[in-house]
Parts: sequence; C-alpha cells; structure tokens
Amino acid sequence: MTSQKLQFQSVGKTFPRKGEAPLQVLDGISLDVRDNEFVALVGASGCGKSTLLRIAAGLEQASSGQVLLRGAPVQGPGAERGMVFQNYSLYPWLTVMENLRFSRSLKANRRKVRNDSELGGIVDRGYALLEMMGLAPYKDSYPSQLSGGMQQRVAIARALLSSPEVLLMDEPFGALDAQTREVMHDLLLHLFAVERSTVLFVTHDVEEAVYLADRVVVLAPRPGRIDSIHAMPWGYERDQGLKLKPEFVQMKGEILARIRATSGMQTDFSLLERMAKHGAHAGRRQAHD
Ligand SMILES: Nc1ncnc2c1ncn2[C@@H]1O[C@H](COP(=O)(O)OP(=O)(O)OP(=O)(O)O)[C@@H](O)[C@H]1O
Repeated sequence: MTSQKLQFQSVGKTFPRKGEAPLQVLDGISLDVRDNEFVALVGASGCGKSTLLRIAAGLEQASSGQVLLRGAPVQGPGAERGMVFQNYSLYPWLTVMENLRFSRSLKANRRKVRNDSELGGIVDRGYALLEMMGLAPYKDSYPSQLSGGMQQRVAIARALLSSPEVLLMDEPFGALDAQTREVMHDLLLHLFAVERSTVLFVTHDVEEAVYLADRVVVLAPRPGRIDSIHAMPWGYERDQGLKLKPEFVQMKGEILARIRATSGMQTDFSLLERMAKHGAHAGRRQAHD
C-alpha cells in the first residue's frame, strides 16, 4: 500500500499551434505528492503550473507520461479531486447554500448514486463547512452581496463538500487584497488540519507558498520542468510570526533566487549601474563641450 496520493510520472504536454511548431509546455515532470501533504508549485509566468494542475484535475490530457491517483491513472475529472480557481466561479443567480448544493447534486447525478440520505448528509456538511468558514449567516445571500474573500470561502467550501481526497488550487487568493489573503491562509491551514486533505497549490506568491506548504516545487520554464524541490523544516503549527523568523526569510530568498535564475531575469544590477554612470559621464562631457 503506497502512501503516495498523486504521482506525476514523466508528464509532458504539447499544445498544437496553427501555422507554427507545436508549443511544448511541460517536459518530463515526475513528482510524488504524499497522502496529507501540502505541495505548492511556483515558477516564472508561463512555465506551465496551471497546465500541470489541470492535467491532475483531468481537465487536460498529458501528451506523454501519466498522473496516478492512489495508483490508478487519471482519465478525467472526478469527485475525489476538488478544484478551486482564482475567479471564484460561483453561480451568481444562486444563494451561497444553493451554490454548494447545486454543484454537489450535479456530481451526484453524474455518478448516478443520488439518494435522500446521501443528499441529507451533504446538506449537513454544507452547513458545517459554512459555519467553519464564518459564512453561516450568509447562507441565503447571493455572491454579489459578498466580498471577494467571502466568495472565495464559498468556493473552497463547495470544493470541500464532497470530502475530496485531493484539493487542487490554482491561484485561489490571487485576486484578494493582502490582509484578506493572510486571513485566508490561516483559514486554509486550519481546514487542512481538520480535513486532512492533500493539497496541490499553484501560486505566484513565494511567501504564500512557503507559509502554507510542506514542500515547494520550483518549475523552470520553456518547457516547464522541475528545477528544485524545497522541503519546509517547520511543522504544521504555523502562525503569522513565522514570516519574521530568519529561517523563513532565508527559505523565501532561496526559492526566489531559483525562480530568478530559471527565468533568466537579470539579478546582477552592476551592468545597469555601469550604464547609468556611462550616461552621466556622457552627459557631463556634452555640457562641457
Ligand atoms: N489550451 C491551450 N492552448 C495553447 N496554449 C496553451 C493552452 N493552455 C496554456 N497554454 C500555454 O501554455 C503555457 C503555460 O501556461 P500555464 O497557464 O500553464 O502557465 P502558468 O505557469 O500557470 O502561467 P501563469 O503563472 O502566468 O499563470 C503558456 O505559454 C500558455 O500560453
């Protein structure tokens, strides 16, 4: 019996392009995500983070290699994988509670196992999740009546409703302001501890990745491949004070340095300084002449 929940085995992805050579987005990604592990994917823009997550969700097919969930190949979307996107994706014409129930009854219909006791249990769990998220008073509100942070909490509650084994999150807090993000981080850590789910989390924000994850995977771009994997030396018990600790700052710096190195971004600013000095000399010479 393996403790690996999600296994990426030499995953590659190529998108066809009209009149051009196909675009190779991912190449030979091999990664094991353990049961109850929280793994964050970071990397330069366009390195294929979302594509990798979508392959795990079964929304895209790998061009080569495969993804296994508990040892079985992923062949399409499934209720055992919950997905949360950046743009809350709630139905605006449904209330908070209806948003939860509607998506669940759709899934139940798809699996043809709908029955009253199952749906009754789901409604109870829906209430419990809304309670945990501080959203119980808003169960009859419409998404437009809620702040961005509250809408995203509804989307997370909806994804957790069917007790997914794996939660796939694509920049879930990308549209929120800094304070709301911090609140959401602690809420997510709390949920993670209670629900004991396995999380694969895509983000641009290295601090967010280091604060939340057990391991942070840096992808290098063109084509996307694994550059480095960083295990966090601290345990689950985290609070905002961790961000001030030297080991946290150092870890963040190491990961940022890898992203800069892999993206080919200029980190040696001496060239710019030399150019500025050269420009100043030239300017003085012109004024003198
Ligand atoms: N369906 C598609 N068809 C063609 N190209 C695609 C498709 N989906 C993604 N791509 C391309 O694949 C590359 C990787 O995209 P992806 O969104 O996975 O990267 P990312 O690392 O998540 O980017 P970002 O950090 O900017 O969100 C990009 O060049 C993108 O344009």
